[in-house]
Amino acid sequence: MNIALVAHDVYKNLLVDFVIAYKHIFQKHQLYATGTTGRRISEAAKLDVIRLRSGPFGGDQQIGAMIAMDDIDLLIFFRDPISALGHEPDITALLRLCDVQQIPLATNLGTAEMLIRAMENGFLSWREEIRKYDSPRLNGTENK
Ligand SMILES: O=C(CO)COP(=O)(O)O
Repeated sequence: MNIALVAHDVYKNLLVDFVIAYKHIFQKHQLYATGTTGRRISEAAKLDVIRLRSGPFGGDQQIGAMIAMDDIDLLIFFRDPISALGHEPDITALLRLCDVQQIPLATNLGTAEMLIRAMENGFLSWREEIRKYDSPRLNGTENK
């Protein structure tokens, strides 16, 4: 599975600790992250992470583009629910695309924990099944 990880500054330590706690699961999957989040995770958890741009510089949009192409199976996004951020439109767009594409999305620790445990138990394997049928790019019907 392709898992995208994003955290705003107030929650970066929380996400790093979460990834370390569930490293035995995360290490079996391909991880993507926005720039700073990805650096923090790869340094602390010693996991390979494909790093995109930092959020304010387009990283959220890059993950959104991957979601639009059905290339992400799960997004964990510990966003800051208190502070106003300059790239709020990008954040809103990313969350919206998860709903467009029916991508499991966790924006807090409780949900993230449930999703990761569910994934480990095979509950998200339907994602791999529907990809065979639903992804226009992967099944070659993109322009039909
Ligand atoms: O701002 C972000 C998401 O909106 C996260 O970006 P960084 O991981 O680069 O801090």
